[in-house]
Amino acid sequence: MTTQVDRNDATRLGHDPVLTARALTKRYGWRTVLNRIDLTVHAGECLAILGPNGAGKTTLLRLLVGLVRPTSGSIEWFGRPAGDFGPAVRAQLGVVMHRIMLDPELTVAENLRYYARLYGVIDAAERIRALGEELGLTDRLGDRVRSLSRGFQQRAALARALLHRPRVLLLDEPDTGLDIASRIRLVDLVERFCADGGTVLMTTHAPELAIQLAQRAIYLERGRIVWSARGRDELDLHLRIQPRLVTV
Ligand SMILES: Nc1ncnc2c1ncn2[C@@H]1O[C@H](COP(=O)(O)OP(=O)(O)OP(=O)(O)O)[C@@H](O)[C@H]1O
Repeated sequence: MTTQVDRNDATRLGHDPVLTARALTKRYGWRTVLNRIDLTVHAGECLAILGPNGAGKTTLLRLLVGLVRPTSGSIEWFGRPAGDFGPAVRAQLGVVMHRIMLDPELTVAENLRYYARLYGVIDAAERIRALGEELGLTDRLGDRVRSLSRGFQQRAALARALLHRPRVLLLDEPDTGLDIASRIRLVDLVERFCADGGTVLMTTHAPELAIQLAQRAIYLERGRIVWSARGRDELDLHLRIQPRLVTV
């Protein structure tokens, strides 16, 4: 089991930031959805992005993966401007958003094979088998995505995100629809991913998931970071004095 001391050990984290966002701002018409967000994330770190409905959490992830352009501000991945989010950047990012980004008419395996080709995964068959096992999907690989329950669709989305061995996982409410066993699997998977030097940015409405997984959390409200906490004790304290989050 990973101890809290391990997870808070800053020396374990890489020195060069994996992600640097500066003054990141997004407006839709007159509405400022994200307001000058500054964020630096290092290798091996799991960052939880918390906040009430409509705070801007999903928008932040969408900007960071290049699905939406910022109104102003900059994003650097691996020390380089993300620019137009070309293949070199995208190859390093594994993304799970609300939309599962799988073809509902294809089977899980067909979807994964398609993405494997897209990302040039050489050992696709073995990789799909291993991920199926890791995510408890083996018996569902031959099922059409549209026939799967929400929880299994979420597992398939996680498999797709991990397929090309990205260095960073960006997960928008990854626990959505997962049963207790799958949540435990998710925690285990994220812990191992970070222990291997991977970086995770994860939005969640589940305080216990943030406390369990994240070395650091930021709390967004109306597009601004209103607090951030490092380590389980600090996060726990913030969540206790922030009853709004716990009741969301
Ligand atoms: N394409 C868009 N056009 C206009 N407004 C948008 C668009 N996308 C998001 N917004 C607005 O931006 C705000 C932040 O939305 P976002 O989905 O980022 O919040 P969130 O913190 O992820 O919320 P939730 O916890 O409910 O998922 C909301 O007020 C939303 O209506």
